[in-house]
Amino acid sequence: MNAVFPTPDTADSQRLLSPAELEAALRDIGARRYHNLHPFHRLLHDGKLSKDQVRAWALNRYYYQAMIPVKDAAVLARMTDAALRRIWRQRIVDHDGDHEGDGGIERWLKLAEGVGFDRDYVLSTRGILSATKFSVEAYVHFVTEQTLLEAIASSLTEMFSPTIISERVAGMLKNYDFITKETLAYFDKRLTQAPRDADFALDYVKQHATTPELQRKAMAALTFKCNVLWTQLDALYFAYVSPGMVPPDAWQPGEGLVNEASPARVGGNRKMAAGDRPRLPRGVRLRNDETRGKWVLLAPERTFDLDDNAVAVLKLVDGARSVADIADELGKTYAAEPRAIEADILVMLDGLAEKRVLER
Ligand SMILES: O=C(O)c1cc(C(=O)O)c2c(n1)C(=O)C(=O)c1cc(C(=O)O)[nH]c1-2
Repeated sequence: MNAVFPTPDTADSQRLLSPAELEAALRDIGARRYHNLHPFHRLLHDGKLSKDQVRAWALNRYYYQAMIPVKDAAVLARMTDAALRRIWRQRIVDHDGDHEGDGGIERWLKLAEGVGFDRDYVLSTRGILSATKFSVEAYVHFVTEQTLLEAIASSLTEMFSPTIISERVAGMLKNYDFITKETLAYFDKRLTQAPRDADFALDYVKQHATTPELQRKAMAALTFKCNVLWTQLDALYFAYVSPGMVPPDAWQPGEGLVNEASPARVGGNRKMAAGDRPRLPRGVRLRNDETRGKWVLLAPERTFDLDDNAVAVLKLVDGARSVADIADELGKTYAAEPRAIEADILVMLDGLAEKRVLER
């Protein structure tokens, strides 16, 4: 494909681009190199991967998520302007949260748990591919070693992420029966955080890349970052799709999972049925967290944020009502066809049962 705008290594790149041209050149890099184009993502979104291949993706990407605040702390450390730091530090808060159980890393852990992983196994980072670690760490080193302009420009892949996130969430929900909306809750917040962050970074780069050389550096930084994302998917593809060469120390299907047949998972592997009478296990409570204005499920050492639909269902979960009874009651309250909402309720309850905060 021909580049419309000069990429870092063309002869034409000596000319100073206008801010609009620079933006177009950066977008052109994304159009040709962003990871939405990678075959692994195509398989993931189109429902062509096995549950274990989706697990490999969730596990490996945890490393990226966990290191993003380390990367942003390194960027922050380069900033001598307090006003700039005030803006950038929000990224760290978004991923680390303000308190235990909050933030993007926590939401990614929930995604990993949602596909069956044991939380402590994920946290240990033991099974993560070395190639994933190398590329994520290359990103951290890049922002430490290059100029602040390049560090900020390297985050500009986020300009392209809302499109891939929408596509991913819709595709995964449609194509995998083991994926629920709750499992993918990580991505909800990214749809507002990423555009906010990308707009700021883009304005910064347009304002500060004031010579052809600086503009080339900004473009090279974005190209580098596209490669950071791309190589992570290459590694996943090579190990878990084709030729399927899993390195000796990396995750093997079956490892690090919550034992699906363990007695802790009451009811074993069976999905919830309309006649089941769900109840909260001992130690799990539905609680209105007034300081945050949110209903949550409190479990030992864990808290689950709930959306309005989940709260309406859980208020009726008492071990006596069946799922069909709950659907009947909600059908009356919301003037909906009970059998139609029953299907959604079953999916939601299965998601909670998989996280072991519900039993039947
Ligand atoms: O789902 C995605 O495809 C995707 C892409 C990117 C990106 O383009 O770098 C980020 C994220 N997600 C993301 O969730 C995230 O927190 C994030 C931080 C950054 C960054 O470079 O600082 N990129 C991304």
